[in-house]
Amino acid sequence: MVVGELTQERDLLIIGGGPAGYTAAIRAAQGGRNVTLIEQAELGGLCLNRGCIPSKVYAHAAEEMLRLPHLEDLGFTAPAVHDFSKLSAYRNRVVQQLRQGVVALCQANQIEHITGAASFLSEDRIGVESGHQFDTYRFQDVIIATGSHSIQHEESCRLNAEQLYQLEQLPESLLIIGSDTLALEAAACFHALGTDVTLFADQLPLEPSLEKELKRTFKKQKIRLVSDVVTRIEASSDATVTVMKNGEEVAYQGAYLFQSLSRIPNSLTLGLERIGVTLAEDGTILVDVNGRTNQPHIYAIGDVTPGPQLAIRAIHEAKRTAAHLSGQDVDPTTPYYPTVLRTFPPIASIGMTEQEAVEAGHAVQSGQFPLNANGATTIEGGSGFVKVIADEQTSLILGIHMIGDDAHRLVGQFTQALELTAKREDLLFPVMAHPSRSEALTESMEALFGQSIHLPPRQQVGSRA
Ligand SMILES: Cc1cc2nc3c(=O)[nH]c(=O)nc-3n(C[C@H](O)[C@H](O)[C@H](O)COP(=O)(O)OP(=O)(O)OC[C@H]3O[C@@H](n4cnc5c(N)ncnc54)[C@H](O)[C@@H]3O)c2cc1C
Ligand SMILES: NC(=O)c1ccc[n+]([C@@H]2O[C@H](COP(=O)([O-])OP(=O)(O)OC[C@H]3O[C@@H](n4cnc5c(N)ncnc54)[C@H](O)[C@@H]3O)[C@@H](O)[C@H]2O)c1
Repeated sequence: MVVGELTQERDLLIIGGGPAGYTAAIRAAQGGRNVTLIEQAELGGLCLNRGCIPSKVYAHAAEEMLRLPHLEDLGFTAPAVHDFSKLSAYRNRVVQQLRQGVVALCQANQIEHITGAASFLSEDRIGVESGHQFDTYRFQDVIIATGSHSIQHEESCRLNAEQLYQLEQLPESLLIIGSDTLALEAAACFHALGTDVTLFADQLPLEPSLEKELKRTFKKQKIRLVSDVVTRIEASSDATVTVMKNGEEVAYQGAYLFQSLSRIPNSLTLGLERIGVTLAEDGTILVDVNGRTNQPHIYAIGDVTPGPQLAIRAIHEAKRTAAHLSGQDVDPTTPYYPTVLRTFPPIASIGMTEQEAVEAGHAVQSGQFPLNANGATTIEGGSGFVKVIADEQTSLILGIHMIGDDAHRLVGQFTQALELTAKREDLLFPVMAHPSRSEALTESMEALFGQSIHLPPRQQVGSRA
């Protein structure tokens, strides 16, 4: 090991170049800080290289594939054969292009990029190990953005979430245990691409009418949904999951098994115990509303801190902490984080369910509009609904839930409505493009009063709880 002789002085150090780290680096550079970004692997982190982006390349391919029968309706002769190796190559090109973009943006913002694994030597000094080289840096401030990792199983048939989207061949069969976004997206996506999928999940953690509709969709698509309790997992050359059904053991076999387990924060190899940074029991780093730990000048953001392990949170926190460290005033409010699921059709859900609204003391009113009564959906195909939940007395919008094509595109509109504390009239008044699926939002609002235009009176789905 070659140890650098002098400790080098730096202004703001950021450890980890995922969506949290590189976003914070760029925003802090915009705010006038001299930024050094330390990444042990590749810029872009889990999200860009092995998570959000690869999984959405697959979701995009699956969505296009599911549209093939509709293309035939439109007179096209649809290609029938899918070459998975071309999809893998496309995934690699997308990831590489986006990663090069991050590298170029860091350069353009004069961010110093160091490759190596960082750990703390003292409250104001870190060491960075890169191959045989070990250099030390003293900092004014540091942001820890080291993310999280999944358990890696020894058996080659047991995959974690990252490995699932790196496969070079489409699995013939796949067993999935879990009911979170990862498990549901993987089940929908691999099934659409041609894998025989069995999903072991009981309750899906969604707004109840979305859960019901997704279960119905899975059934229609012939995704095997097993809700019996898993009693045994065996893995050798392939995987077997055994459940208890009516007092008897039933076994399911698959070429691969993906079990969506809790992710582990990357905090334990940083030497944080040496400098007294407080961790929660699960290893996440405890921070205040600005992302500051119990040590002054040491901040943490993204998956390595408590909260939903989502890139959208990592990005929000990165901007907030970078602004704080650039001397700007920061809004401490926690934003709405929408649930977005790239199932087929996709799901977008934000704010309260009816039950949560009742429990929070609201006089709840809900309205629902089916997409098969929406012109754009009749043209383009598909089904689903938009459901809106409001407070009858104050007319505040409390939640918006959609299953249907374009849900992941319309979710921005829903999020803005909730962030702007919209009232019923705010969503009833604006004119929507025609024909478009946005009109279904207006009609779900009208359904609150039994006034949807495109539904006969007996089908108006509005209720009070
Ligand atoms: C399959 C999958 C799909 C997903 N899809 C979505 C999605 O659609 N939408 C969404 O919002 N979220 C999604 N996520 C979650 C998202 O990927 C994470 O929430 C996000 O990557 C967290 O960002 P981060 O910057 O905190 O951490 P990471 O992206 O994990 O980045 C941390 C970086 O720090 C580096 N690092 C760690 N330790 C050190 C060290 N000691 N020294 C130097 N560098 C270090 C790592 O190499 C890594 O590059 C998905 C996750 C998976 C697995
Ligand atoms: N579209 C999206 O937003 C999107 C897409 C894909 C993935 N993700 C990511 O999915 C991940 C999961 O999120 P989460 O908050 O639901 O995670 P979580 O840690 O709460 O749960 C993950 C899953 O593991 C299961 N589980 C947890 N502990 C277990 C145990 N000991 N034994 C067996 N099963 C266990 C849970 O039932 C659940 O199905 C996050 O990293 C998230 O960012 C998000």
